[in-house]
Amino acid sequence: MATENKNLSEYDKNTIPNAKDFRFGIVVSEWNDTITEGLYNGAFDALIDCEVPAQQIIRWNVPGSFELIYGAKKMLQTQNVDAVIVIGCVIQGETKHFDFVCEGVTQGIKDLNVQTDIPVIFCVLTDNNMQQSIDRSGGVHGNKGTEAAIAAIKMAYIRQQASIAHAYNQPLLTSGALQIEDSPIKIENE
Ligand SMILES: Nc1c(NC[C@H](O)[C@H](O)[C@H](O)CO)[nH]c(=O)[nH]c1=O
Ligand SMILES: CC(=O)[C@@H](O)COP(=O)(O)O
Repeated sequence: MATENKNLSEYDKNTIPNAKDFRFGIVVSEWNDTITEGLYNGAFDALIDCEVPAQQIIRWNVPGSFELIYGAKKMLQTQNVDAVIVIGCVIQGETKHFDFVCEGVTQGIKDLNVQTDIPVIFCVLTDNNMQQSIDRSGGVHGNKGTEAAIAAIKMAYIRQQASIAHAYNQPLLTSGALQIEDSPIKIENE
């Protein structure tokens, strides 16, 4: 489904785990800052709406989207967070630089998710023009920052529950469904 067929800001709080105890890092690119500020506001407001205390949200700025990789890496290494959201806006220019920045950031953030234990959520717009970015940072298509915040909560929960299941030496729920309960994920036998 393309973004044009869904609103990025819509979420059902009944499907979102308790996030009160989670800590979130948000790394924000300063390139296209009118857009990235809108994305940050969407993410921050969604976390607050899901009852994450403001003091449990850490923000760092970096120059551009390519620096999101290093910024997220240092955030993971030095801060006690349960998930990191990286926020950027890359807009096609005259040259192929767009392709290299987008590919580099995508691969770098993927690598962090593979190499570390903390989920890193990819909130980087890769648009053909400014209007597309406006539309996805609080415009007609909603706010990708909101979507990223909800994803961050859900992934922090999965990490937490997987750790609990591992501690009990039990397999995770085979259904793959996300259990929205305060207690650990129900453990089913195969
Ligand atoms: N053109 C955009 C950039 N370019 C800058 C790079 O991200 C990077 O900061 C530079 O190459 C130095 O390493 N960054 C964006 O975030 N958005 C763009 O549209
Ligand atoms: C994504 C970019 O780096 C790009 O916006 C820079 O513009 P240009 O390709 O015209 O140098």
